Amino acid sequence: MSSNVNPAQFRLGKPLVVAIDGPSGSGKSSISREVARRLHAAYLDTGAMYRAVTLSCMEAGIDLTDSVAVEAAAENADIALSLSPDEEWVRVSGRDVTDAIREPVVSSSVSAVATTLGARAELVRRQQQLIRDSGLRIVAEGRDITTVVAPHAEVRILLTASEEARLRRRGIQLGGTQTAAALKEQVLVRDAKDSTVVDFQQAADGVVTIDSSDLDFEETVSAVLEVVFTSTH
Ligand SMILES: Nc1ncnc2c1ncn2[C@@H]1O[C@H](COP(=O)(O)OP(=O)(O)O)[C@@H](O)[C@H]1O
Ligand SMILES: Nc1ccn([C@H]2C[C@H](O)[C@@H](COP(=O)(O)OP(=O)(O)O)O2)c(=O)n1
Repeated sequence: MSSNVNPAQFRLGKPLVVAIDGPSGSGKSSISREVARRLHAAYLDTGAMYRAVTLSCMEAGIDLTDSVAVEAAAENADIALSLSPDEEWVRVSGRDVTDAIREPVVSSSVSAVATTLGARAELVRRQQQLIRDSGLRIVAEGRDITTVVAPHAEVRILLTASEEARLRRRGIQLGGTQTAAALKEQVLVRDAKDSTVVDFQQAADGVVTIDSSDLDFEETVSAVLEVVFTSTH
């Protein structure tokens, strides 16, 4: 798929919140980051915030099944993250955890935080504040951005891909280090757990679905920009 959309067509100054949800490995982070670059917008990776809380809990020896303790940890966590699509960093209490939050051990545990409703409420509040602080020119991605965090966003997209494509992409991304069983655990099993608290498998009313199974990276970026264009003109 090619695109005639020129990002210059999206005027600066007008609010442009682009909300993108989808399952693991669908391309949310990488596609959203590139779309943000092209739109000269900020970029918010909300999954990084769930991961940062998870790492904090694990390091503090907090039992991830103790919802009261996990909620308190989310409320107390000192998380800072880059909102620039050109810089990737996440800090907890001033310490760089950019790589640590992507470790498989965090991926395997993060659903415990994501399914703690009190922790979600706290992170949703912070995400809404970050979106306001961006001056409402931002691409925000996660699982509940189109429905809970930014239901009134100018553009709302569900980015999907087949299980096979998502497993293949995650496997390549992790450098072929994971067994098929470990990949399934980190992608499909995690999605099943996360789906118990938020629906990111079906598009809510008004949300446009883009299936990237048969699209390459550039084609997917173009498809998102097309939706941004048609949703705002
Ligand atoms: N359309 C695509 N075709 C091929 N690879 C893709 C596509 N979209 C994303 N990728 C790659 O798949 C991997 C997973 O993407 P990522 O953005 O981390 O997904 P998510 O944030 O949804 O888990 C990354 O290495 C990314 O570069
Ligand atoms: N808005 C969000 C973002 C992420 N989550 C949860 C779901 C995921 O298991 C974790 C990590 O999210 P992340 O987007 O980094 O996950 P991926 O590995 O990219 O699929 O956080 C969520 O519940 N709500």
